[in-house]
Order: sequence, then C-alpha cells, then structure tokens
Amino acid sequence: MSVAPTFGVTTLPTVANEPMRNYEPGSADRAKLKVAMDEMAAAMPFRVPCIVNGRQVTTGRINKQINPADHSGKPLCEYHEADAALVQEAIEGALKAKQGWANLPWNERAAVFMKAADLIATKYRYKILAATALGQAKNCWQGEIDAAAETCDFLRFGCTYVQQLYAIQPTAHAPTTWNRMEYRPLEGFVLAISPFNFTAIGANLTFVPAVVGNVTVWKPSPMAVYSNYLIYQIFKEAGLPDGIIQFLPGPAEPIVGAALAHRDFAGLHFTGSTFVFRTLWKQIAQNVDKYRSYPRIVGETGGKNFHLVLKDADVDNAVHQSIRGAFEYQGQKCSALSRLYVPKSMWENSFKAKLLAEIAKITLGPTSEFEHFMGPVIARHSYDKIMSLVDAARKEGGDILCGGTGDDSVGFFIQPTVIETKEPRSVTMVNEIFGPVLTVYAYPDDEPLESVCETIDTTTEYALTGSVFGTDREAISQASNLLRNSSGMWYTNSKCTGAVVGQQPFGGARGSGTNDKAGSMSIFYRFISARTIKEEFLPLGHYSYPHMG
Ligand SMILES: NC(=O)c1ccc[n+]([C@@H]2O[C@H](COP(=O)([O-])OP(=O)(O)OC[C@H]3O[C@@H](n4cnc5c(N)ncnc54)[C@H](O)[C@@H]3O)[C@@H](O)[C@H]2O)c1
Ligand SMILES: N[C@@H](CCC=O)C(=O)O
Repeated sequence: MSVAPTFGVTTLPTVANEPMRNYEPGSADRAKLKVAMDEMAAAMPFRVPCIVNGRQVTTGRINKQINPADHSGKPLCEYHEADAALVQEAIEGALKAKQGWANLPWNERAAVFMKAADLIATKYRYKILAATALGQAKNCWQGEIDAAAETCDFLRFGCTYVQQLYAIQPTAHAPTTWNRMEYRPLEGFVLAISPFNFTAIGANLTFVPAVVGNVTVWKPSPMAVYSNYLIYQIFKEAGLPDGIIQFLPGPAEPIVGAALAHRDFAGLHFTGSTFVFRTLWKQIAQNVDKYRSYPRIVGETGGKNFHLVLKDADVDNAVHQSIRGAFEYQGQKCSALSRLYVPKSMWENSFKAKLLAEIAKITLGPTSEFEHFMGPVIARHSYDKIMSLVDAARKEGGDILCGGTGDDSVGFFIQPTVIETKEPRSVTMVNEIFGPVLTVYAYPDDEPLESVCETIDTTTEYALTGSVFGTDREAISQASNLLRNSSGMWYTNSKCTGAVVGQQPFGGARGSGTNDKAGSMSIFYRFISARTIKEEFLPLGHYSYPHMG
C-alpha cells in the first residue's frame, strides 16, 4: 500500500458566505437565469441514470419528476430507478473505492468540494437554479438562497470545519511521549437520504460524510432527482473519484431496505419527515445484530415553528417577518412559521388587518414568471394533505381568514391561508402541514408569559425553530428561558426561518431530529470514528515501580 507523502500543513482559503444575487428587473443575472430556464424548459425531459462506480446505469424502470406548476406538461426528467440488486452492487463498489479515497491527504478531498463550490457559484449557477425552479418550484430568490448560496456555503464552510476539527489534538504529553488524534472515517458506508425541498441539503448530506473519507450511497427524493443529479455531476467534474458517492434514485423502501440490511451499513444521514426517520430508526434497531459497528443515526426532521409576539413588539416588523416565515416557498421549509401567538388586543386593533392586507397583495404563479412571491406546492400528495388539514381545521371551528382554497387544474397552487383558532391545540396548531398555512392564536392580554410559553412548549412534539418579537429585554429573556427546549433555533425580532450556514448552524431536537447542527463542525463528528495514538520515544528499561525500591 502506498503512503501519501505530506510535506506541509496546508490551510484552506478564508471562506465567506457566497454573495446572493437579487435578480431584480433589468439585471444581467435575471436575463441569464431566464435564458437558462427557457433552454431547460425547451430541452426537458432529461434522461437521468443511476450512477454506480461512475458508470451510468439504465435499469429500464422509468419514473419521472414533474414540473409542479404544470403537472400534466412535459416532466423535468425521466429517471431510471434502482433496485435492491443495484444497491448491493453500489455498496460493494463503494467499499472497494473507499480505501484510496480515505488514504488521500485530506486537502485533496477538500479540493474536490472547494472546486465544486466554485463551479456552482460560476459555471453552473443558473443551471442548478433553473433545475431547482422547474422541478422543485422555487422562485429565483428562494432558488438562489438554496441551490446557489447555501450549497456553496455548506461545501466551503464545511471544509473549514473539517480543517478545524482535524486540528483538535491532545495538548498534554507526558515527558518523552507524543499523543495524537486521528479522525478516521466510519468503517463501512453511509446512507444519505435527502428531501425534496433543498437542493443544498442533498449536496450536504453526501458531502459531509465524503469529505472526512467515507463513501456514500445516496437516495435522492423523487421530487428533486434532476437538481440532485446535477450536483452529482458537478462533484464528478470537480474531481470526485468514481464510487465515492453512488447515486440511486428510485422507490424508497427497497433501496433503503437493502442498504439498511447490509453488514457494512455504518451511518444514516437523513433529512425528511419525522415519521420516515422514526421508521428508519426502528429498522436499524431491528438489524443491529447484523452490523459490524453501531451505526451513527443522524436525522433532521419536521417542525411546527412559532412566532411569539409580545405586547410591545413592532407590529409592522412582526407582520412582515411572519409573512415571509409562513409563506415563502409555500411554507415548504422545515423551519416555516406555522403557529403565531399574538396578544388579543394587538391582534384585534392592528395586527390582523395589517397581516391580511399584506397577504392580499401576494400573487401565485409558475417560477418562470418572476413577479410572484409564491408558486405551487411540490406534488399531488402534498396538495391533498394540505387541503385536508385546512378542511379539518374548518370542521373544528377554525376561522379561515384568507385562502383556504387551491387550484390543482394545471399546477398545485394553494392560496396563502390564515386560520384563526380559539383553541391553541387545534389540529393545525399541532400537526406539521408543510404548506402555506398559518394558524393564529390570539392570547388574552392578561395571560402571564409563563402560561403562554407553557402552551407553546407543550402543543407539539417538535422543537425546531421559534422566534420572539418584542422590545422589553426582561420579557425577551424570560421567553428565551421558558422556551429553551422548545426549539433548536431561537430568533429575536427575526423570522424563524432562513438560517445561514456559518451564521446559524441548523437543527432541532425532540421530534425534530438529532440536532447535530448542519452547517457547523459538530455534524462532522458523527461521521468519524476517532483513533487515539500514543507514542513513546524512549524504552521503559524495567517494569517495576519507583516505590518498590
Ligand atoms: N429539519 C431539517 O433540517 C429539515 C430540512 C428539510 C426538510 N425537513 C423535513 O422534511 C419533510 C419534507 O421533505 P420530504 O417530503 O422530502 O420528506 P419525506 O420524509 O417524505 O422524504 C424524505 C426522503 O425519505 C425518503 N423516504 C420516504 N419514505 C421512506 C421510507 N419508508 N423509507 C425510506 N425512505 C423513505 C424519500 O423518498 C426522500 O428521499 C418535512 O417533514 C420537513 O420538515 C427537515
Ligand atoms: N435552513 C433552512 C431550513 C431548511 C429546512 O427546510 C432555513 O432555516 O430556512
């Protein structure tokens, strides 16, 4: 086995958040993005194979990723579905490729992903945005945040975190000894399962294990296959060797089942719903006797996020932040605002009218029409689920103040919906909806903060994001203390969504996930298995102790 020489301690370039483009009318960026979207719309459907050991595998079992704004029109892509046998082949191939990858000096692995970030920021910016717009229905603002900026940030900041992690070494050394720490990859392979709603999350779920020397079997969401395939292709162009990330779209149960049943399954890197994560955890538990090691289980899952407005809050700010929090990307963010608590008199006197007046200005349309704030929800099953929850709220006595209607004739469009409830534990206050539905509870002005916070804390099983709006520092601090465990992301006078890599590491606890904080150093700990190394420079001489004389 060859040993790679190391002739220097390298340092990554200093990283900063990828600057966001605005795509304002008349701008060059907007024109270029429009061209990219038009060209993509004309050329689709694209053919997407599985990728195993760098080889394009066409299985003949074809499925398609539709355009949610035009579900009966041309699909964005037609993809070949993997099956259990292909998963088996992919795992064997990944394990063979692993040693060479893991033995590379770390800066070589980092260089692949630093280069991928630069390719996304430049050559592929508009293409990856176009794929995210047409397939996942993100408008240019939301697509820019996700597919361009956040993907680059995950990769660049991630490499920096690994550099910092590797630099954490024992500082105490007995005389004539040297202690070291080696951050080995896990023994086996990592299974990455990604959601539809963030192209960046698919990239990050595979990059995080890979950059620290693991190999990854990737099952993307059926509703994000094309953008995720482009990410794979960009990683490859940036120098990712064959077999390190195996791209396996297709039906979840057989693909995931085959991976979880393998003796070398070493870690799950999942983002998606709480229900699916719990199902996977149980499957892993049932297989525990089979595994070589105890698998690492990392999952970031659902949310039921809140804004708590205090009596001295800036109403205009709270209204605008609530609209962005609840309705951008049609509420399809794990962090989306979904429960709003406002003092009753503030609600009746100003908040309600301002909120409804602003929402009335919102227009919906396909992402190819740049003027819209909102687009369609992702798929038929989402549309039906959201509408049924609105119906359930209506039947329970919830007051639908706006929206509550949809049009699925061409795309899956649902109007921004606000429900006022008198019952703080009503159906849409408790369940994750993942759509453009905000439920408001106007709490009595004289209700003590302890009581309001107790309601917020105990209403749902989730603990992902939450915000407080107000000016009285004592009340803000008290709310922060009372709601310490109600969210993994806490915001003051800021919406509960829109975390930025390097600024607000992301994750929640309770039913919302393992809180390993994507976009921080701590996530990398989950995919390494450290080895402590002690070396003595001088011989012991004899075995006896000094006190023995
Ligand atoms: N906390 C976070 O960081 C975060 C970020 C994004 C999304 N989410 C959550 O993700 C959900 C929305 O995304 P989604 O609709 O893609 O989620 P989902 O749970 O339906 O799917 C996520 C992934 O799991 C796969 N999957 C589905 N059923 C499976 C099964 N039985 N076995 C194995 N794999 C299975 C899907 O194909 C997909 O790849 C929401 O609940 C949202 O809150 C959380
Ligand atoms: N990082 C994102 C949430 C990702 C979940 O969908 C945000 O905070 O908006």
